[in-house]
Amino acid sequence: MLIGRQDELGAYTVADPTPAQAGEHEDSTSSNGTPYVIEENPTGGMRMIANKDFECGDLILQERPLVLFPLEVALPAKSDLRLSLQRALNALNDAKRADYMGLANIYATDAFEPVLGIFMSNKFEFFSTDDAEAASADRTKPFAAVFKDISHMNHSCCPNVVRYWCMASRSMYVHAARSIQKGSQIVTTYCDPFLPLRERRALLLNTYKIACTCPACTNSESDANRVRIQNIQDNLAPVIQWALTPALPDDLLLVPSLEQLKLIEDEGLEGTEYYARVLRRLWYIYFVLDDFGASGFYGRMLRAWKITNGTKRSDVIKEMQSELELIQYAVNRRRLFMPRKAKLVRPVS
Ligand SMILES: C[S@@+](CC[C@H](N)C(=O)[O-])C[C@H]1O[C@@H](n2cnc3c(N)ncnc32)[C@H](O)[C@@H]1O
Repeated sequence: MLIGRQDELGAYTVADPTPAQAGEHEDSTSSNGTPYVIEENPTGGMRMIANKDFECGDLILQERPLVLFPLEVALPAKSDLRLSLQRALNALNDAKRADYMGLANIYATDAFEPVLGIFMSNKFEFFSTDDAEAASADRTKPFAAVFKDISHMNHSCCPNVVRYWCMASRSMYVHAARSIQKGSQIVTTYCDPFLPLRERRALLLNTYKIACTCPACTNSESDANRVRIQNIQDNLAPVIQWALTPALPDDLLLVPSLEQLKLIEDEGLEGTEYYARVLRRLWYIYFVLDDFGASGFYGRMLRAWKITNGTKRSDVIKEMQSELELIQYAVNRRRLFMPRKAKLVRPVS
Protein backbone atom coordinates (compact mmCIF):
# COMPACT_ATOMS: atom_id res chain seq x y z
CA MET A 1 0.00 0.00 0.00
CA LEU A 2 1.29 3.42 -0.89
CA ILE A 3 1.43 5.81 2.02
CA GLY A 4 -0.19 9.21 1.72
CA ARG A 5 -2.70 10.38 -0.84
CA GLN A 6 -2.24 11.16 -4.50
CA ASP A 7 -4.23 14.08 -5.89
CA GLU A 8 -5.85 13.96 -9.30
CA LEU A 9 -2.76 15.51 -10.88
CA GLY A 10 -0.48 12.92 -9.42
CA ALA A 11 1.29 14.77 -6.58
CA TYR A 12 1.66 12.77 -3.39
CA THR A 13 1.06 14.25 0.02
CA VAL A 14 3.52 12.67 2.39
CA ALA A 15 2.20 11.01 5.52
CA ASP A 16 4.47 9.67 8.27
CA PRO A 17 4.93 5.91 7.89
CA THR A 18 4.61 3.55 10.83
CA PRO A 19 7.81 1.61 11.62
CA ALA A 20 6.26 -1.48 9.99
CA GLN A 21 5.48 0.49 6.84
CA ALA A 22 8.95 1.95 6.88
CA GLY A 23 10.25 -1.54 6.14
CA GLU A 24 13.46 -3.17 7.20
CA HIS A 25 16.31 -1.07 5.96
CA GLU A 26 19.74 -0.24 7.16
CA ASP A 27 20.07 1.34 10.61
CA SER A 28 20.55 5.10 10.87
CA THR A 29 23.86 6.76 11.43
CA SER A 30 24.57 7.09 15.11
CA SER A 31 27.04 9.92 15.07
CA ASN A 32 27.89 12.65 17.47
CA GLY A 33 26.49 15.73 15.84
CA THR A 34 25.24 16.00 12.31
CA PRO A 35 26.84 13.55 9.85
CA TYR A 36 26.98 16.19 7.10
CA VAL A 37 26.69 19.95 6.63
CA ILE A 38 25.32 22.03 3.76
CA GLU A 39 27.63 24.95 3.03
CA GLU A 40 28.43 27.49 0.35
CA ASN A 41 30.62 26.22 -2.44
CA PRO A 42 33.58 28.56 -3.12
CA THR A 43 32.85 28.16 -6.84
CA GLY A 44 29.19 29.14 -6.39
CA GLY A 45 25.99 27.54 -5.10
CA MET A 46 25.80 25.13 -2.20
CA ARG A 47 27.31 21.71 -1.52
CA MET A 48 27.10 18.86 0.99
CA ILE A 49 30.19 18.14 3.10
CA ALA A 50 30.92 15.09 5.29
CA ASN A 51 31.03 16.13 8.94
CA LYS A 52 32.58 12.81 10.04
CA ASP A 53 34.51 9.96 8.48
CA PHE A 54 32.32 7.42 6.68
CA GLU A 55 33.23 3.83 5.86
CA CYS A 56 31.98 2.12 2.72
CA GLY A 57 28.37 1.10 3.34
CA ASP A 58 27.64 3.63 6.13
CA LEU A 59 24.29 5.34 5.98
CA ILE A 60 24.84 9.08 5.49
CA LEU A 61 21.23 10.16 5.47
CA GLN A 62 17.67 9.09 4.93
CA GLU A 63 15.36 11.87 3.83
CA ARG A 64 11.73 12.27 2.89
CA PRO A 65 11.12 14.59 -0.07
CA LEU A 66 9.48 18.00 -0.04
CA VAL A 67 7.55 17.05 -3.18
CA LEU A 68 7.14 13.73 -4.97
CA PHE A 69 5.55 12.97 -8.35
CA PRO A 70 5.31 10.04 -10.72
CA LEU A 71 7.69 11.03 -13.51
CA GLU A 72 4.91 11.12 -16.10
CA VAL A 73 3.48 14.10 -14.19
CA ALA A 74 6.87 15.72 -13.70
CA LEU A 75 7.80 16.42 -17.31
CA PRO A 76 8.27 20.15 -17.95
CA ALA A 77 6.15 19.96 -21.09
CA LYS A 78 3.13 19.00 -19.01
CA SER A 79 1.04 22.11 -18.48
CA ASP A 80 -0.38 20.43 -15.36
CA LEU A 81 3.00 20.32 -13.64
CA ARG A 82 2.94 23.95 -12.46
CA LEU A 83 -0.54 23.50 -10.99
CA SER A 84 0.35 20.18 -9.45
CA LEU A 85 3.52 21.67 -7.94
CA GLN A 86 1.60 24.62 -6.55
CA ARG A 87 -0.83 22.23 -4.86
CA ALA A 88 1.99 20.14 -3.43
CA LEU A 89 3.66 23.30 -2.08
CA ASN A 90 0.40 24.52 -0.57
CA ALA A 91 0.20 21.25 1.35
CA LEU A 92 3.60 21.93 2.97
CA ASN A 93 4.04 23.95 6.15
CA ASP A 94 5.67 27.39 5.92
CA ALA A 95 9.13 26.16 6.91
CA LYS A 96 9.15 23.40 4.29
CA ARG A 97 7.77 25.73 1.62
CA ALA A 98 10.59 28.16 2.46
CA ASP A 99 13.10 25.28 2.19
CA TYR A 100 11.78 24.51 -1.28
CA MET A 101 11.81 28.13 -2.44
CA GLY A 102 15.38 28.47 -1.08
CA LEU A 103 16.78 25.75 -3.37
CA ALA A 104 18.91 26.55 -6.41
CA ASN A 105 17.14 27.67 -9.59
CA ILE A 106 19.38 27.31 -12.62
CA TYR A 107 16.47 28.31 -14.83
CA ALA A 108 15.92 31.68 -13.10
CA THR A 109 16.75 33.59 -16.26
CA ASP A 110 14.68 31.27 -18.47
CA ALA A 111 10.96 31.40 -19.10
CA PHE A 112 10.14 28.96 -16.25
CA GLU A 113 8.31 30.27 -13.20
CA PRO A 114 10.38 29.89 -9.98
CA VAL A 115 8.40 26.88 -8.63
CA LEU A 116 9.02 25.10 -11.92
CA GLY A 117 12.63 26.23 -12.29
CA ILE A 118 13.43 25.01 -8.77
CA PHE A 119 11.77 21.68 -9.50
CA MET A 120 13.68 21.19 -12.74
CA SER A 121 16.98 22.20 -11.05
CA ASN A 122 16.66 19.94 -8.02
CA LYS A 123 14.62 16.87 -8.88
CA PHE A 124 16.04 13.39 -8.64
CA GLU A 125 14.47 10.65 -10.74
CA PHE A 126 14.32 7.06 -9.52
CA PHE A 127 12.48 3.76 -9.51
CA SER A 128 11.04 2.34 -6.35
CA THR A 129 12.90 -0.71 -5.05
CA ASP A 130 10.26 -2.13 -2.76
CA ASP A 131 6.78 -0.98 -3.63
CA ALA A 132 4.76 -4.21 -3.68
CA GLU A 133 1.82 -2.45 -5.32
CA ALA A 134 3.99 -1.04 -8.08
CA ALA A 135 5.76 -4.37 -8.41
CA SER A 136 2.56 -6.17 -9.24
CA ALA A 137 0.98 -3.36 -11.27
CA ASP A 138 3.68 -1.37 -13.01
CA ARG A 139 7.19 -2.12 -11.82
CA THR A 140 8.78 0.32 -14.22
CA LYS A 141 6.99 3.40 -12.98
CA PRO A 142 9.56 6.05 -12.20
CA PHE A 143 9.23 8.98 -9.79
CA ALA A 144 10.76 12.42 -9.39
CA ALA A 145 11.25 14.22 -6.09
CA VAL A 146 12.89 17.31 -4.60
CA PHE A 147 14.62 17.16 -1.22
CA LYS A 148 15.67 19.79 1.28
CA ASP A 149 19.17 18.30 1.83
CA ILE A 150 19.73 15.66 -0.85
CA SER A 151 19.01 18.26 -3.54
CA HIS A 152 22.17 20.08 -2.35
CA MET A 153 24.34 17.16 -3.43
CA ASN A 154 26.44 18.11 -6.43
CA HIS A 155 27.24 15.84 -9.35
CA SER A 156 30.34 13.74 -10.05
CA CYS A 157 30.86 10.95 -12.59
CA CYS A 158 32.90 9.28 -9.78
CA PRO A 159 30.20 9.48 -7.08
CA ASN A 160 31.14 8.60 -3.50
CA VAL A 161 27.58 7.64 -2.57
CA VAL A 162 24.80 5.37 -3.75
CA ARG A 163 21.20 6.29 -3.19
CA TYR A 164 17.98 4.33 -3.44
CA TRP A 165 14.35 5.08 -2.92
CA CYS A 166 12.30 3.15 -0.36
CA MET A 167 8.61 3.50 -1.12
CA ALA A 168 7.53 1.97 2.19
CA SER A 169 9.17 4.77 4.20
CA ARG A 170 8.73 7.27 1.35
CA SER A 171 12.36 8.23 1.68
CA MET A 172 15.66 8.31 -0.15
CA TYR A 173 18.59 6.52 1.49
CA VAL A 174 22.14 7.73 0.82
CA HIS A 175 25.04 5.42 1.70
CA ALA A 176 28.81 5.84 1.34
CA ALA A 177 30.02 3.88 -1.71
CA ARG A 178 33.59 4.08 -0.41
CA SER A 179 35.40 5.71 2.52
CA ILE A 180 34.66 9.43 2.75
CA GLN A 181 36.81 11.60 4.98
CA LYS A 182 35.38 14.33 7.16
CA GLY A 183 35.54 17.59 5.19
CA SER A 184 35.20 15.93 1.75
CA GLN A 185 32.33 16.80 -0.53
CA ILE A 186 29.51 14.24 -0.78
CA VAL A 187 28.72 13.80 -4.47
CA THR A 188 26.21 11.74 -6.39
CA THR A 189 25.77 11.13 -10.09
CA TYR A 190 23.06 12.85 -12.10
CA CYS A 191 23.51 10.59 -15.14
CA ASP A 192 24.58 7.11 -16.18
CA PRO A 193 28.34 7.19 -15.42
CA PHE A 194 28.91 4.62 -18.18
CA LEU A 195 27.79 6.99 -20.93
CA PRO A 196 30.79 8.03 -23.04
CA LEU A 197 32.36 11.32 -21.96
CA ARG A 198 31.01 13.20 -24.98
CA GLU A 199 27.42 12.14 -24.19
CA ARG A 200 27.77 12.84 -20.45
CA ARG A 201 29.14 16.27 -21.25
CA ALA A 202 26.20 17.15 -23.53
CA LEU A 203 23.60 15.79 -21.10
CA LEU A 204 25.06 17.53 -18.05
CA LEU A 205 25.39 20.82 -19.90
CA ASN A 206 21.92 20.76 -21.43
CA THR A 207 20.01 19.53 -18.39
CA TYR A 208 21.98 20.96 -15.44
CA LYS A 209 24.26 23.60 -17.00
CA ILE A 210 27.23 21.71 -15.58
CA ALA A 211 30.70 21.57 -17.15
CA CYS A 212 31.91 18.58 -15.11
CA THR A 213 35.58 18.56 -14.05
CA CYS A 214 35.54 15.31 -12.07
CA PRO A 215 38.51 12.88 -12.38
CA ALA A 216 36.68 10.82 -15.04
CA CYS A 217 35.93 13.88 -17.20
CA THR A 218 39.58 14.96 -17.10
CA ASN A 219 41.16 11.55 -17.75
CA SER A 220 41.51 10.68 -21.44
CA GLU A 221 41.63 6.95 -20.57
CA SER A 222 38.47 6.90 -18.53
CA ASP A 223 36.12 6.05 -21.43
CA ALA A 224 38.18 2.97 -22.32
CA ASN A 225 38.43 1.96 -18.63
CA ARG A 226 34.67 2.22 -18.27
CA VAL A 227 34.09 0.05 -21.34
CA ARG A 228 36.41 -2.57 -19.78
CA ILE A 229 34.44 -2.40 -16.53
CA GLN A 230 31.17 -2.99 -18.38
CA ASN A 231 32.66 -6.16 -19.86
CA ILE A 232 32.89 -7.73 -16.39
CA GLN A 233 30.43 -10.62 -16.49
CA ASP A 234 28.11 -11.74 -13.73
CA ASN A 235 29.01 -15.35 -14.46
CA LEU A 236 30.36 -17.68 -11.82
CA ALA A 237 30.77 -20.65 -14.18
CA PRO A 238 34.50 -19.96 -14.78
CA VAL A 239 35.10 -19.78 -11.02
CA ILE A 240 33.26 -23.06 -10.37
CA GLN A 241 35.13 -24.64 -13.28
CA TRP A 242 38.44 -23.45 -11.84
CA ALA A 243 37.50 -24.63 -8.35
CA LEU A 244 36.72 -28.09 -9.68
CA THR A 245 40.03 -28.32 -11.56
CA PRO A 246 42.81 -28.33 -8.94
CA ALA A 247 45.42 -28.71 -11.68
CA LEU A 248 44.78 -25.08 -12.72
CA PRO A 249 47.02 -22.45 -11.09
CA ASP A 250 45.68 -21.01 -7.82
CA ASP A 251 45.99 -17.42 -9.07
CA LEU A 252 44.39 -18.00 -12.49
CA LEU A 253 41.29 -15.95 -11.68
CA LEU A 254 42.59 -14.15 -8.61
CA VAL A 255 45.00 -11.86 -10.43
CA PRO A 256 42.52 -10.62 -13.09
CA SER A 257 39.80 -10.20 -10.44
CA LEU A 258 42.07 -8.06 -8.25
CA GLU A 259 42.98 -5.99 -11.33
CA GLN A 260 39.29 -5.46 -12.10
CA LEU A 261 38.65 -4.41 -8.51
CA LYS A 262 41.43 -1.82 -8.74
CA LEU A 263 40.14 -0.55 -12.09
CA ILE A 264 36.67 0.05 -10.62
CA GLU A 265 38.13 1.75 -7.54
CA ASP A 266 40.41 3.94 -9.71
CA GLU A 267 37.36 5.00 -11.73
CA GLY A 268 35.39 5.72 -8.56
CA LEU A 269 32.56 3.37 -9.53
CA GLU A 270 32.28 1.28 -6.36
CA GLY A 271 28.54 1.92 -6.24
CA THR A 272 27.93 0.08 -9.53
CA GLU A 273 26.85 -3.54 -9.97
CA TYR A 274 30.26 -4.39 -11.51
CA TYR A 275 31.90 -3.86 -8.14
CA ALA A 276 29.50 -6.39 -6.59
CA ARG A 277 30.34 -8.88 -9.35
CA VAL A 278 34.05 -8.70 -8.59
CA LEU A 279 33.55 -8.76 -4.81
CA ARG A 280 31.47 -11.91 -5.23
CA ARG A 281 34.20 -13.57 -7.30
CA LEU A 282 36.87 -12.70 -4.75
CA TRP A 283 34.69 -13.98 -1.92
CA TYR A 284 34.44 -17.34 -3.77
CA ILE A 285 38.03 -17.54 -4.94
CA TYR A 286 39.58 -16.93 -1.52
CA PHE A 287 37.15 -19.37 0.07
CA VAL A 288 38.22 -22.07 -2.39
CA LEU A 289 41.86 -21.23 -1.60
CA ASP A 290 41.14 -21.68 2.14
CA ASP A 291 42.02 -18.03 2.82
CA PHE A 292 39.01 -17.38 5.01
CA GLY A 293 40.34 -14.02 6.23
CA ALA A 294 40.40 -12.59 2.71
CA SER A 295 37.20 -14.39 1.73
CA GLY A 296 35.39 -12.96 4.78
CA PHE A 297 36.70 -9.48 3.96
CA TYR A 298 35.24 -9.51 0.43
CA GLY A 299 32.09 -11.27 1.66
CA ARG A 300 31.49 -8.45 4.16
CA MET A 301 32.14 -5.85 1.44
CA LEU A 302 29.61 -7.61 -0.79
CA ARG A 303 27.07 -7.73 2.02
CA ALA A 304 27.53 -4.00 2.67
CA TRP A 305 27.22 -3.29 -1.07
CA LYS A 306 23.92 -5.19 -1.32
CA ILE A 307 22.43 -3.48 1.74
CA THR A 308 23.71 -0.14 0.52
CA ASN A 309 21.89 -0.70 -2.75
CA GLY A 310 18.54 -1.33 -1.12
CA THR A 311 18.35 -5.09 -0.43
CA LYS A 312 16.99 -5.92 3.00
CA ARG A 313 19.62 -7.22 5.42
CA SER A 314 17.67 -10.44 6.10
CA ASP A 315 17.36 -11.13 2.34
CA VAL A 316 21.07 -10.48 1.82
CA ILE A 317 21.98 -12.93 4.57
CA LYS A 318 19.67 -15.60 3.13
CA GLU A 319 21.01 -15.04 -0.39
CA MET A 320 24.63 -15.22 0.72
CA GLN A 321 24.07 -18.30 2.88
CA SER A 322 22.70 -20.28 -0.06
CA GLU A 323 25.61 -19.05 -2.18
CA LEU A 324 28.02 -20.29 0.47
CA GLU A 325 26.52 -23.75 0.18
CA LEU A 326 27.34 -23.69 -3.51
CA ILE A 327 30.94 -22.71 -2.80
CA GLN A 328 31.22 -25.36 -0.11
CA TYR A 329 30.02 -27.94 -2.63
CA ALA A 330 32.69 -26.85 -5.11
CA VAL A 331 35.34 -26.96 -2.38
CA ASN A 332 34.33 -30.47 -1.29
CA ARG A 333 34.47 -31.70 -4.89
CA ARG A 334 37.84 -30.00 -5.37
CA ARG A 335 39.24 -31.80 -2.32
CA LEU A 336 38.16 -35.15 -3.79
CA PHE A 337 40.35 -34.52 -6.81
CA MET A 338 43.27 -32.89 -5.03
CA PRO A 339 46.43 -34.99 -5.04
CA ARG A 340 46.90 -36.36 -1.53
CA LYS A 341 49.85 -34.95 0.31
CA ALA A 342 52.43 -37.68 1.10
CA LYS A 343 52.22 -38.71 4.74
CA LEU A 344 55.23 -37.89 6.85
CA VAL A 345 57.01 -41.10 7.76
CA ARG A 346 58.69 -40.99 11.14
CA PRO A 347 62.15 -42.50 11.12
CA VAL A 348 62.25 -45.64 13.24
CA SER A 349 64.58 -45.05 16.14
C1 LIG B 1 20.57 19.74 -7.51
S1 LIG B 1 21.52 21.19 -7.56
C2 LIG B 1 22.90 20.75 -6.55
C3 LIG B 1 23.18 21.71 -5.44
C4 LIG B 1 23.47 23.11 -5.85
N1 LIG B 1 24.90 23.29 -6.09
C5 LIG B 1 22.99 24.10 -4.83
O1 LIG B 1 23.47 25.21 -4.82
O2 LIG B 1 22.09 23.76 -4.05
C6 LIG B 1 22.13 21.08 -9.20
C7 LIG B 1 22.93 22.25 -9.64
O3 LIG B 1 24.13 22.37 -8.90
C8 LIG B 1 25.21 22.76 -9.75
N2 LIG B 1 26.17 21.63 -9.83
C9 LIG B 1 25.97 20.37 -9.41
N3 LIG B 1 27.05 19.62 -9.64
C10 LIG B 1 27.96 20.41 -10.22
C11 LIG B 1 29.29 20.19 -10.71
N4 LIG B 1 29.89 19.00 -10.65
N5 LIG B 1 29.94 21.24 -11.25
C12 LIG B 1 29.35 22.44 -11.34
N6 LIG B 1 28.10 22.72 -10.91
C13 LIG B 1 27.41 21.71 -10.34
C14 LIG B 1 24.62 23.01 -11.11
O4 LIG B 1 24.26 24.36 -11.20
C15 LIG B 1 23.37 22.15 -11.07
O5 LIG B 1 22.39 22.59 -11.97
